[in-house]
Amino acid sequence: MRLDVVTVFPEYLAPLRLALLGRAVDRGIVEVGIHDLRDWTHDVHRSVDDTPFGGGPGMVMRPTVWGEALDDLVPVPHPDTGDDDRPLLIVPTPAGRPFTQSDAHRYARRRHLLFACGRYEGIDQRVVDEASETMDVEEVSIGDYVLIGGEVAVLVIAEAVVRLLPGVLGNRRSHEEDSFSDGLLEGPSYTRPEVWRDRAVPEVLKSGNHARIDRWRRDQSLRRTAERRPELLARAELDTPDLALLAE
Ligand SMILES: CN1CCN(Cc2ccc(Cn3ccc4ccc(-c5n[nH]c(N)c5C#N)cc43)cc2)CC1
Repeated sequence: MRLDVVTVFPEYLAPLRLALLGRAVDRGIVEVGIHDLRDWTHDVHRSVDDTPFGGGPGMVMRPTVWGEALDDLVPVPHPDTGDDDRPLLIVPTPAGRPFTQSDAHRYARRRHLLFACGRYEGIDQRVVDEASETMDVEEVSIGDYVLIGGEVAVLVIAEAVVRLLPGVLGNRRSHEEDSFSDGLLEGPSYTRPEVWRDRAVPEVLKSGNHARIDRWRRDQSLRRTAERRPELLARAELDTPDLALLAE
């Protein structure tokens, strides 16, 4: 997989080369290109924004600069380029569709992800409109809160996607057991010491009875989901013991 990120703050994306993501790059599982949008400016001030048509607060990012950047970073489509081979342009925005784990799985199947990090009030809409003619484009939001730009969202999305790639998590952790993989939140986890500040690990976890342990973990997951994210229960596949637990 290749990830290209266009931003006016390239240093913000340095974490893409650290830790787990950095190891994925070192192993050749992912190629990462971080590009400074100002490299496509032509004025002495290297300006990337301008005032919004129709008035209103703040500034809007100029289509001319973005257009040249995307032209350079998106290879001319080969006639028999399959859909999954076409670059997917991901544009984080507060106005985007919510980014979900299923999006992460879908993005992980693509060969080339291109991220456009906006700043100011966002990017001139014509950039997305024009890009949509030659590639898949998705405007997504990572949550119902307001950030200053798209860089943090790109780090979130990139991590959620890259960790799903074969060979990245290794045997230590399978993403099949992720939160949301069965539609529920994960329950509590414990490790040594067995007692910490007079708080003991639940006895069932030390019982060695894996049927009991699995049931206990499922019950904890159901309780936590019912308490924190009840809307997820409607989509989860619940069996009779699950329903009995929730009816308590
Ligand atoms: C008068 N009002 C008119 C509406 N605007 C809305 C607005 C427009 C841009 C920005 C700043 N910004 C620029 C690029 C960019 C990308 C992603 C995100 C982002 N925020 N939250 C998420 N979950 C995000 C994601 N993913 C924010 C971004 C903030 C707020 C405010 C002022």
